[in-house]
Amino acid sequence: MRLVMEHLSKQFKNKIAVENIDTELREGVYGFLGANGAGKTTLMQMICGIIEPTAGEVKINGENNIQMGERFRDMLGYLPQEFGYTPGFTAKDFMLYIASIKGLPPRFAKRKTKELLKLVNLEKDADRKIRTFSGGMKRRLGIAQALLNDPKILILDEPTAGLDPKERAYFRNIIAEMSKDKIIIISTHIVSDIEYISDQVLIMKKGKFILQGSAEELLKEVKNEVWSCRVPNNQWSNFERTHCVANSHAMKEVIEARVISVSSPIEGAITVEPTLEDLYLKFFSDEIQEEGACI
Ligand SMILES: Nc1ncnc2c1ncn2[C@@H]1O[C@H](COP(=O)(O)OP(=O)(O)OP(=O)(O)O)[C@@H](O)[C@H]1O
Repeated sequence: MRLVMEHLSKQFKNKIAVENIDTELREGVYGFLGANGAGKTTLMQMICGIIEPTAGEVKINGENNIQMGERFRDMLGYLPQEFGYTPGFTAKDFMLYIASIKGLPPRFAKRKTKELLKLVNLEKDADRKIRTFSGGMKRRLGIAQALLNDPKILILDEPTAGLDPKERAYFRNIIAEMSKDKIIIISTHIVSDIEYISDQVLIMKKGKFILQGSAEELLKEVKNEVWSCRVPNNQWSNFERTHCVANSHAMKEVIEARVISVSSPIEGAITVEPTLEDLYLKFFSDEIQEEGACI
């Protein structure tokens, strides 16, 4: 299967949310990584056919997604960022309700509901009302409903928002298990969610993909630019203001810091193995702070 974005753009009045994106996705897991407002949700909504592009198009095996209509919806599973749960429904009733909207046969829907609630670890909570669910449980239910029609294209917008570390790990395992025959797109600004499960990471900034590749390939972008160093206490405030500090740890007379910098930030600094988090900071620190930005 081929999902192609061709010159894809979306403009809202005078705001360009997505700008001229050209890329091709095949089966596998794709992580869209970007700061808030980068354009991830808008792009996902265009892929899902929920909003129309201002220019360009999305093609599935050569066919326009919107023109495909029902045939496209049959192969799509989507978890929006803000999902409207019906608080008075039980998890099971909610799944059956979504299944009926998707037009799935009742017997198939019943079997699939059972199977998916088990997959997302809500089997024991199937008959509990959603209003009694934690945020993480609701998110897992959201993932389950997106899988009801055995989608070939699965789009999850911020699927791990509100999940605790254990639930995040569980989520990563679920995705890894089903990635073989699907195109799975996950958007997030949480690097660790996609670092280990994405075949490709696409870094989105101001409506464009500025980098695309496997985590390994992308890490080359920050090779020899991540440093471990010790900064004397009396120099720290100036140092922190003028450098891109990934993290720091106060010791007795010095602050030990991890810094992203093209050249050695201070005498005695040594380069260390970069992580995707460092890469993210390199490209987005300018949106977090003006001074000390890495690019
Ligand atoms: N319906 C709309 N009308 C006007 N501007 C919009 C609309 N939807 C999105 N935008 C703007 O387009 C830009 C991209 O928004 P989008 O929600 O796609 O980003 P995002 O990367 O998903 O961020 P977040 O994670 O915060 O949702 C933002 O500046 C946003 O304010």
